[in-house]
Amino acid sequence: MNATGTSYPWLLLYEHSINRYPEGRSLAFVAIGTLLILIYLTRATSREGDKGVLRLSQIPILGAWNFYEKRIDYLTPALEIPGRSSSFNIRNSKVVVVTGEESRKKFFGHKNFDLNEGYARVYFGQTTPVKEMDPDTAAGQNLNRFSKLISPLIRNETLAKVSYEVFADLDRVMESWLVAGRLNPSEDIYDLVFQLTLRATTASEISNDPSLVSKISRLFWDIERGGCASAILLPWFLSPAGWRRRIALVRLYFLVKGVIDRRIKSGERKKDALQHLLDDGNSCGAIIEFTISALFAGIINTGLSSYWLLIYLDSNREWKKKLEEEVDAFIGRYGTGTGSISSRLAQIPITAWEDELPVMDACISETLRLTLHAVPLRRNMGADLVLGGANIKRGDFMAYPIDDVHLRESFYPDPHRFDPGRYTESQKAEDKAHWTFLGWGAGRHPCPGARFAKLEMKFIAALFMCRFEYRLVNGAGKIPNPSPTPDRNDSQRARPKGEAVYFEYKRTEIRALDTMI
Ligand code: HEM
Repeated sequence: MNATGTSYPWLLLYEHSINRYPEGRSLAFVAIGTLLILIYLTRATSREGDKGVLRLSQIPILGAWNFYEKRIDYLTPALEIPGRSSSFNIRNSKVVVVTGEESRKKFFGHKNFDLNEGYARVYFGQTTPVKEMDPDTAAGQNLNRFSKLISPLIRNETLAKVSYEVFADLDRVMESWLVAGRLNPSEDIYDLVFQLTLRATTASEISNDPSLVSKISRLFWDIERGGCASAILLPWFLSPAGWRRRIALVRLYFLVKGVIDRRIKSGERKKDALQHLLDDGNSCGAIIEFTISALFAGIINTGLSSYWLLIYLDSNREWKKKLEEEVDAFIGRYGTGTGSISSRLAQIPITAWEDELPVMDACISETLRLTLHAVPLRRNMGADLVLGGANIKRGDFMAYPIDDVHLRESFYPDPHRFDPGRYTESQKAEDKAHWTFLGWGAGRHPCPGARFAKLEMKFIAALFMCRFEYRLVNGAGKIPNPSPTPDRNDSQRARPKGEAVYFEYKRTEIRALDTMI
């Protein structure tokens, strides 16, 4: 409420403009009239037939501003009653938030629910007109496009080859750090992931060139920051972030295209992801789409879970010790050659990394459970249906907040506690209901990058723990109390809530080398 008695900003604006520019009176009337009609239409379309469905707060016309700015908090009321649906609008599109086991099974398993259409609308503001939607050509075709392209990159022999380069990348960056000092995990560990993701999914012309890597990193963050409320909800010309996002997308597209075109033109063959994609007969357009999708689907989740894994470990020293023992024994079994610790780790077979690190696996699952903040999205491409009491018409959108399972006390007792012991056979939440662990997706859309992302996290954790002793400190150099927790509303990095934390580290290869001798 303001001094003139109104809490509506457009009325204030109207009063102000009429006082200053009386000749604009009729224009202002038209503008306000249009605004009121739009408000009426937004409310009318969103409420129709939804009895017992919670309406989440939103700004008239624009819709759910806080879905973009504070997503986890915004969706919290939707989780109060499992099985009840809620809804909100993104401009004129209706989004139904579903919860509970029955809706979860449909959300992840229904053949007419399209993932790409969901994300394109909600995060990029694009949408296909309902009359042009075809469940077979959309939901069906989109299903396996990325998985098909990534398949040559996640074969054992490709991963084995790329692991040498990945460890060399890790070594080079870690070598550039001082012998002892302070790291900011949400920056420094995150940057490692950026390099590794480019190494594994693009061309060596990119991943070998630090200036190109940092150029792509700048474009990537411009595009990511352009996912804010103003860019999606305001008309295109009103948001500078939206503009920057569009420009960055075009520049990224042409940068990647230039690299591919030059490779094709030169006829040169290289041992990298681009070569695999070309040898598989993919078109330049498909490879560009794949490369950009891999960056956006891969970097944020892998980046933040890689650094949170290390934070959780030092905040839970008994697990850090267990993991150190597991990694030492692992290196003792496989990495006994000569050379640096990273070259020995690189020689270890991929299958051993995947099958013989159960403590690491449990720590990764627990880190994902506590940090994952993405909200899976879908669009109903088929007939109208009802989920959790909400009418979901053809063309409507759906969201499923993963906290509905990951932070439910009934599946994960004391849900905010880091406890990798939960994944032992006797305590598995998976036995209590369908799809209670969604760290790597489920149903028709499991994460096709999971294999690579898990290896990346393991490589970083193992090498970091072998090369450095580290402890978590706050800005004053003290152990943070309470232990840090991620701000999951921070959609890009999930930085610690409240005070910043650092790793105080010193270089050491002694622990790992001792075990091997
Ligand atoms: C720690 C890292 C990662 C986590 C936690 C993660 C998690 C997930 C989850 C939960 C989904 C399902 C989303 C949904 O149902 O809407 C998903 C899908 C997907 N992920 Fe990942 N992911 C990670 C890394 C990666 C990487 C590195 C890539 C690519 C190189 C990737 C590519 C994808 C793609 C393309 C999809 C969509 C699949 C489809 O359309 O069916 N992810 N991921």
